[in-house]
Amino acid sequence: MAAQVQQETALDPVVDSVRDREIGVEQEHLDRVYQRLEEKIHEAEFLMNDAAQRGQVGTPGALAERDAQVFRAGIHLNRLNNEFEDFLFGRIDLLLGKDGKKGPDGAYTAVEPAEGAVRPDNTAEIAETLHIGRIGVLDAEYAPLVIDWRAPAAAPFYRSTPVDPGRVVRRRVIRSKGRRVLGVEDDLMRPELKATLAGGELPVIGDGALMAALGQARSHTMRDIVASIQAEQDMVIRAPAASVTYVEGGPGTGKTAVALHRAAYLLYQDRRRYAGGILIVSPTPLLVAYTEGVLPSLGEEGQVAIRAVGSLVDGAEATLYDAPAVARAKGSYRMLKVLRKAARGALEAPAAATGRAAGVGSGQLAFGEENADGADGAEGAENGGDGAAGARQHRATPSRLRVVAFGRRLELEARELDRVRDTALAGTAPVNLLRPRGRKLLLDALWAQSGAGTRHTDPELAAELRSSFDEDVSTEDSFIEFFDSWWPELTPRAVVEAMSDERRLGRWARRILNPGEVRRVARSLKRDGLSVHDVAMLDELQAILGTPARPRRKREYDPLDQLTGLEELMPGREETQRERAERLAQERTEYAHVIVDEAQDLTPMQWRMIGRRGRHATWTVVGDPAQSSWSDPDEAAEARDEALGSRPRRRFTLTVNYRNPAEIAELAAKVLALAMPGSESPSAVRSTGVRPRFVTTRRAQGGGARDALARTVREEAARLLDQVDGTVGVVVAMNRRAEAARWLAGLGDRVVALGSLEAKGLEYDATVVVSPAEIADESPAGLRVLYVALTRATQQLTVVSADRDEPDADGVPDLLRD
Ligand SMILES: Nc1ncnc2c1ncn2[C@@H]1O[C@H](COP(=O)(O)OP(=O)(O)OP(=O)(O)O)[C@@H](O)[C@H]1O
Repeated sequence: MAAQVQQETALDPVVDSVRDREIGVEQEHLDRVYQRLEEKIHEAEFLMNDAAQRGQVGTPGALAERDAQVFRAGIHLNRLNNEFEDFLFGRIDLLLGKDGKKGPDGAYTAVEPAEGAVRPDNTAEIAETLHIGRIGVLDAEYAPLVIDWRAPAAAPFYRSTPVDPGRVVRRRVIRSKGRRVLGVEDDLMRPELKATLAGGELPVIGDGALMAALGQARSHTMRDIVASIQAEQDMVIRAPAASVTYVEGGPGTGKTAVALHRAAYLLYQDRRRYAGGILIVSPTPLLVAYTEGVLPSLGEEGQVAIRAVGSLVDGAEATLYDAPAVARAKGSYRMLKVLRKAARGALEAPAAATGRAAGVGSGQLAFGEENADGADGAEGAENGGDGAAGARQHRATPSRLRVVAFGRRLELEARELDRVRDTALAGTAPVNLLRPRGRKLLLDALWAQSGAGTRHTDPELAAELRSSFDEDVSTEDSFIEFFDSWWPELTPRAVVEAMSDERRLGRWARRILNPGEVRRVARSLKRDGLSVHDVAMLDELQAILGTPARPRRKREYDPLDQLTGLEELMPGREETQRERAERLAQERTEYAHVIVDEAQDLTPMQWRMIGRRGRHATWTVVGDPAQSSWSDPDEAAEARDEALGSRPRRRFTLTVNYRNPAEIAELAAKVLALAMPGSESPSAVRSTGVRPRFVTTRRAQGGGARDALARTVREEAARLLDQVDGTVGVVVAMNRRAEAARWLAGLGDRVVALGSLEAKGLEYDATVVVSPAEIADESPAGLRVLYVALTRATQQLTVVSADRDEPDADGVPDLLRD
């Protein structure tokens, strides 16, 4: 053990003074950084003022160089103005490297120490000190004051371990707020070494930053983890993006955090390549809201779109939940076949060609509450009223075409019309793109009936006659009207609306869906509003129907486009920038890189939808099969492989659970053993000594089971609110969501009620899981959903049992007993 290691202990004045001195050292460095940044700001301001004259001076090369300079200075200015709490967060002290080569950031590139860097008596001199921060800053001599966390030189900060330390002797995490350094935490990578820095001892402060980060109270938004990324996570974040990076790991292993940091890393590493945008697909709007602050805190916005899977289609927003049986039918490959038939069949009796109005607003999923009475929920959320559904009108398809051409009355009857349409629709081409063919075949049939084709033997005259016939007929009002209602340009919504007619859906889904499924799906499509599964169906239909070419929308002229990065410099333009990013994101239908979070939950239809957005992209796919709420993982895996194509895969597994204390992880492992026998739980990195609490409902005299449950859950939530500083999540079966929110009324905004499927990806300081049996019985994937529910807490977990849970004398429900 190094003689100079001074471990921090409470109330030790010597240690305190060493710590104060070290904080002072880092404060000095941070002051230098800010001073340098201020110089850069002045430079940037000067360049901005000078911008007006820029068009007239210099060669194109000089202009580009100056724009780049403005861009860099602008980024610094922007970030500085944002006052990151921990702009500077790390430091590594390194041994001399194998060679003396420096990288573009001014740091030495060697990973391994030079021979002789460690002397035979186990002493060594620190040869290089690097500070790590959210952006890189060079001093006036181009020496690195701060290395960007994504730069290669910063990798040892994350990768170095005592087993494989490379050149790193000491790794320090610096905690600061605004311009003030508040604390430092050190880890020694070579504890056996007596290292000196500028002739003095190398002090070591604290017990490491990771534990400090994990112990912090949670809020309703996720924090970035730049200061404490672990080696196995860093491997994923920095993995080359040439193909598909596939990451698996149990709950709490940092998959979401890693996915977000990877997006920032990829942009840093090759901004030009990812100008095509990075799409992050998240399972729920709640998880989007929870995570969307992370990228701005890493300095990345604009080029990354985080979208819930129900918000991927322009103009559609999922606000409803489908009952499991309906979801199973809508999400599976079987639905693809039904949609193909429906898209063609809808022409037989088209609904109003424009379809019905867009789904209800934005915001969070409003799950069907009609099931709150505990029914099996097979029908899902239905709009029982006849309001909008009743108001919908189906336009009848005309069954006869009458025109007058060349002075003759021509007429096509229903049977002939059907034949013409069937011929036109033969094959698999997009239905809307076949309209011109349908029109042409109609004219052919009328021409044949007119007998005019036999009048001329001269081909040129015959052709002329035919073209004037076509002209005559197709400009006739009766023909135009007929054609528009006989073969309207279909919208996805019009087809979905046609599918809400059980009889017609039954025809299109014959031998694909069973009659019960047909009835439920048709009824679910009558609702006002969309589910995540409906959104994937709309997207599929868009592809099946095709979009006829239209005149292109003219893109508005934006003078800022001329000046790379100048918008970053413009004070007060933040809003406009975001709007612009939003607009560009909306116009974008394909991305350069697609990151899928919670990939295990995607249905085959959703994989197809996401696949269309990344046909030429590289991918990062992050998930945990043990948490899948989709009933047929094999079918989903097939769809995933189809979306990812033949691109080579690189697989990573994350093995450490940073969220749950061991006491909670141990309990969750029991459900994992039932849900996926044989799979391994990630190992929890810490333990709190607080075991999960088991409570059974107590019926008051005269009160029913429901009141008892409400009272017990409320009491437990209030108890946990007292015990933790941050948030409390109450997880219930989906059909109890609305009543659970009522149980918690008045307890404040630190506590929230969640349906089991909504809990996906989220975390709370403490959770109350209500009736494991109800959650497990909800769907065929219920045990996996329960596993998700049990793994949301960072500190404390209470399990409340109802009668159905068959709790033992200690209140432990049947499902959670050994
Ligand atoms: N290296 C780290 N340093 C600090 N905190 C970390 C680190 N890695 C993960 N965490 C924290 O652990 C928690 C779990 O991370 P995250 O939500 O990314 O896990 P996950 O694998 O996506 O979990 P789940 O599968 O349950 O959704 C988060 O609070 C995250 O900030």
